[in-house]
Amino acid sequence: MERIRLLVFNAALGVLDYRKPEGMAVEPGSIVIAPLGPRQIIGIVWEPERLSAKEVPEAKLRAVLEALPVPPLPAPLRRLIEWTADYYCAPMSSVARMALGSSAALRGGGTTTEYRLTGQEPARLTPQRAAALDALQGEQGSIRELAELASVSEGVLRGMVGAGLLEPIVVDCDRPYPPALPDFAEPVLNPGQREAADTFVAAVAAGKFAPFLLDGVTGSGKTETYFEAVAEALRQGRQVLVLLPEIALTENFLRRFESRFGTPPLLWHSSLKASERRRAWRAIVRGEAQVVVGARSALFMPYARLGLIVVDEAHEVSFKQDDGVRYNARDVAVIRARFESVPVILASATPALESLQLAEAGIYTRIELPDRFGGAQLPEIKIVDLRSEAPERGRWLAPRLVEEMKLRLARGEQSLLFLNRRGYAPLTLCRHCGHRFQCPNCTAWLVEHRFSSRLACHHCGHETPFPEACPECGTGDCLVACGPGVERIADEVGELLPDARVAVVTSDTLNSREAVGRFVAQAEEGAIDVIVGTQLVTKGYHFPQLTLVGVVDADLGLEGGDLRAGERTYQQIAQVSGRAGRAEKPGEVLIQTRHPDASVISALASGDRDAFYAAETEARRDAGAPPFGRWAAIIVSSEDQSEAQSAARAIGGTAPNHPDMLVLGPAPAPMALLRGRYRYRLLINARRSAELQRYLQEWLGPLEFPQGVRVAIDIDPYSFV
Ligand SMILES: Nc1ncnc2c1ncn2[C@@H]1O[C@H](COP(=O)(O)OP(=O)(O)OP(=O)(O)O)[C@@H](O)[C@H]1O
Ligand SMILES: [Zn+2]
Repeated sequence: MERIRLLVFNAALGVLDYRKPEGMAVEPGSIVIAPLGPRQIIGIVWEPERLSAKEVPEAKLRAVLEALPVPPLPAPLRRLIEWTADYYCAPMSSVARMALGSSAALRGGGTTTEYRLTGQEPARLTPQRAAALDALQGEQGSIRELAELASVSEGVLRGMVGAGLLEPIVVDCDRPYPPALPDFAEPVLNPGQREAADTFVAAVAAGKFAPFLLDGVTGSGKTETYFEAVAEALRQGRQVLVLLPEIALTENFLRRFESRFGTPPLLWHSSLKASERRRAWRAIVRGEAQVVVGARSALFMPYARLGLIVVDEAHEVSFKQDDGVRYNARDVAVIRARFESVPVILASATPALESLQLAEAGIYTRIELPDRFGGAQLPEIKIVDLRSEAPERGRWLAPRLVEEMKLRLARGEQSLLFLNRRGYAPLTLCRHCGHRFQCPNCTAWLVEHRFSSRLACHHCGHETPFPEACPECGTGDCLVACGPGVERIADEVGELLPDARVAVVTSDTLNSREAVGRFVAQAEEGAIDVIVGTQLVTKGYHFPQLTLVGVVDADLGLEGGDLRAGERTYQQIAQVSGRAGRAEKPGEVLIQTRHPDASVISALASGDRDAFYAAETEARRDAGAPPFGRWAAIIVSSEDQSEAQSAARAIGGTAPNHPDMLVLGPAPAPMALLRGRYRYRLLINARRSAELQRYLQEWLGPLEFPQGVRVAIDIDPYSFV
């Protein structure tokens, strides 16, 4: 009899032993169905020596029911799952779940029925059928997926099938994707790009672990350059994973990829339709998906033949996941490359200090592209001191910035105003009684959204219609907006430059791939004069007519002052500045600030990146902060404030003494209430060499808490709220 050990997807059950039935072929990594009481559960066969479980006597073992018809999860991925769980103090089952992605895919290939419009257009239609006909142009999917797309009931669609408006087609779940062709449209690289590309190509050909930091100024052609490494992987028949920080950037990427390789890459993201997920996952696990692009969730997919990993805009903080398994996809990507023995390229114009430090230490190979492609110059950066050049009363744009915008408008060029605040105003108050609108679930003000005339919380999604009167004192017409958001800046532009065509670009307006596509097309064909946007427009875009960037409030990111505030501000402003003057026409950047002497601002103005990073590095070294020391946060939360507080105190009270650890707190978190939960935080500062995870496990492992209390560990935290 053979005993097999399963990792199952329930943190409380964790690891269970079963019996392998006679004749069933399983090996480590195989995905199987096993009985649990009256239920059936999915498990992954694991090497028993790597995973401890409660020893169950042989006689009591139940037999596994079935091995699912998918290839076993490869060993490097299993090692990655173990590593991630250990490093981030997360349950292995939660990490492993990220590798599965689609439950339908586990059931094997075969065929399925999808539906599409037949093209018939009867003269008379019910309004619902007419709406469905509109919404489903060019779409194909199951009845359920189409019903969701068209916002009609499945009954309506079944009726349409009966009426011959929709037709069924049988599709093969595993139909192949069109091949990406490495030689489809090879670019002519300039000498610097060529040299970088050759290094990457050689590394892909060598098939060994090799981490690179591709450190190139904005517009230097980093994408073009790492595409050569992608091409080499394709030639070798290996798979490539490209991680992008957010889905809004992918539209641009897809188009460029298609013009280089003749077909779009495979896109993996959380809102794929179930049928697409299934097809994609199966193509990935069978080694057929050549290039997969995605945000964090693509990282744990079971690639069968990985040959290269690219992390683009690698400095982006959105690579850090802040719920569930709190991992940093940039860091885990490097670890995955190591387990897979493949090169990994971290590309950025403003690398994270941690990455620069690793390059400095010789652990990453640094590849520099110091010049913009095609002779374009980096923009000139000027400072607008808001203390001496104040905007008019009630306005936010200084006269000099407005003049420059008028000049661009007259010349048919584009301006981009950057303010990292969605909505119209971050705070609304009653002029009569002073009432402020606060989120009932969070320590946060409600943000006015004038387009949708609502007040919204940006943390929990709570929304109310904008009230006519103050709910506190009942006075009508007395609510005032305090401070600007992008919508308010757009209004101001409308008043100052009435002829300008203005586009507001935030996650509210660019909320689908279609919306992104429309925006990019309009911006490229010159149908937009002024773009007002949040961090969403700071990176990736290449608009040749864009020659002016205005940073509305450079001081905003420095408020709150967590340790990375300076670095983040530098990165954001350098990135958004990088959108200006990318083609023949030179660019100019105006930074509005009240602190022109702050080291970030002066470094930006003088273009002295090295000096800025050097000063930041020293500050981090002094503070024992990453990468010189390590941090971990413990976040204790409950819907009951006193319960959260006493649990946090209990944790604080049992902190073991350790010469390499400094425990701060517990203290109420800056977001003391978030999504209806009261929150307390402890921060641990550890020496680099210290065994932080073991310390945390020994400390927290034995503690028990009431049901309603959640204790989350955040290793290498980015968020301090
Ligand atoms: N060798 C080349 N041949 C033709 N076009 C190129 C080449 N290198 C770069 N370009 C073009 O120059 C522009 C900038 O390149 P790219 O977007 O790759 O730069 P980047 O370094 O990724 O910039 P950013 O960091 O600002 O996003 C793009 O339009 C790109 O197509
Ligand atoms: Zn809220």
